[in-house]
This record gives sequence, C-alpha cells and structure tokens, in this order.
Amino acid sequence: MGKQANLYSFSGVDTLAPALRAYVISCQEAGLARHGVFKVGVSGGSLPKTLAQALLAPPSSDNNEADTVKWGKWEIFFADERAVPLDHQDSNYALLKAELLDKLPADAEKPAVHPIDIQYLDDTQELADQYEQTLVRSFASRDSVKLPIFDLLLLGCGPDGHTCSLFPGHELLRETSAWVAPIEDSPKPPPKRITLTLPVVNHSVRVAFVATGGGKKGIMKEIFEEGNGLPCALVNEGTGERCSWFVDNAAVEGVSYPRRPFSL
Ligand SMILES: O=C1O[C@H](COP(=O)(O)O)[C@@H](O)[C@H](O)[C@H]1O
Repeated sequence: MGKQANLYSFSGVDTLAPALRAYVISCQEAGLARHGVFKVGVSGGSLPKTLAQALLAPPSSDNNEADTVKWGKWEIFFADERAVPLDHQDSNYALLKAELLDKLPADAEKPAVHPIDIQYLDDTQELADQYEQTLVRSFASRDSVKLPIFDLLLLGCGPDGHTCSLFPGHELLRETSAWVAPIEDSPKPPPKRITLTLPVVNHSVRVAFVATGGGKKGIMKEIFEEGNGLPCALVNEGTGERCSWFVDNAAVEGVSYPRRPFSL
C-alpha cells in the first residue's frame, strides 16, 4: 500500500496556524522554483479565517526569506464557488476578500485573484465552463495539459465529509473529464455552485485540509477509519502522502490514525 495522508494535530488554532504558514510557504517556494509563480486553490467555509491567521502574521524576523509570503507571485483560484454575486454573503470570493485579501498590508504586492465570471450566474454549466477556461488560460492549453496541476489546494472538510462542492454519494464524484463542474442540487445551501472535480483535486502537487472543532470529530473518524467513499477520503486515497491534514485535537479526539509531529 502507498504512503498515507499526513495527519498533524495541534492543541488549537493558535498552534496550528504557524505550522500551516510554514507548510504553505514551503509549497510556495517549490512552486516558484518550478515555474516562477505559486498557483493555489482555496475553499470557503471555515478555511479563510484560519488561513488569514496563518498568513497575515508577521514573519518570524525581518528579512527572513524563508518565512515570507510572496503575495505578488500568488495566483489564487477557487476550489469551489457558489453561483451568487461576488459581494453576496454566500460567496467564497467575498469571504476570502473579507478575511484575508482586504487585510493585506497596503504596501504589500497583491496576488492575482481569479473569481468566477458573474455574467454567467444564471447558467451554472456555462459558469463552470468559463471557470475551466480561466484555468486553461493559466495552466496552458488543454491540448497539451491533460489536467491542471495546482501547486497547492487548501481545502475544508464539511461535517458530512464533503470537500470543495463534492458531496457524499453525488454523481459528480464520478466525473472524469471536466476540470470544473456545475452542481445544482448541493445538499448544503446555496444549491447552485461550481467545483473543481476529483481528478483535478487529486492531481495537485499538494493538498492541505484544515479542519477544527469538536463538531468535525464524527466525520473525521469515518474518513480516517473507514473511508466509506466520502469525498475527503477519496482525496486521501488519491493523493496519499501529498495530502496533509491540519487539525486541532478536538476534531480528531478518538480517531484511530497515526498523528505525525509536524515537520517540513
Ligand atoms: O460549502 C462549503 O463547505 C466546505 C466546508 O466548510 P466548513 O465551514 O465546514 O469548513 C468548504 O470547504 C467549501 O469551500 C464550501 O463551499
């Protein structure tokens, strides 16, 4: 059997955040070494707040290259998005903007951010196709690239085991050709969304999940002990050691799965 996903557990978000920061920066440096930019996909939900705590912290010392978030080299995409205007309370873009992008220091270089094209909100298939074209333009032509390769996907895990907008038992889990797919019957509101597909998620160089709080412990037990075809478990199986979970102790209380001490 191949190597398994890494599970890093921390006393709380205050201890998780510095480790997540170090991990993201190491992925950033690997991306910059590979192609001069850092291509990252982010989720909504509880992730942006924790991510902001990790990335908006000052570097551990002045001129510390190894601890610097190079925002000007980042290209940010959305792992999933709801079919709503960009200033809507359900928008993952609006959430990331409020939690993180608007809080970047005024003198910091800014990342290139790729939101959905809101002119297609009434047609989720077109919304997904257009977002796929955004990926095609960034990741080179689809003729030469079978799947986009994100340097890092930063994902959440819903209490039902969903990730991105890939929900347990949904037919979208069987999608094999699209990079981005529409969903019109999301069990979690709002129903209309677009999402990266499972092959794209599993093709990423690195995948990091962030899951905190005792409310996640039931589903974490199921994901790590049984799998049961849950979307998060399918990512674990598809990515193996390229996948790392940053969780707090409350989220994995009683979960039988080896924790690793965090190191890069
Ligand atoms: O609906 C969504 O939920 C998931 C999980 O959210 P969380 O609040 O339980 O962390 C999120 O990752 C996804 O981007 C979002 O659209």
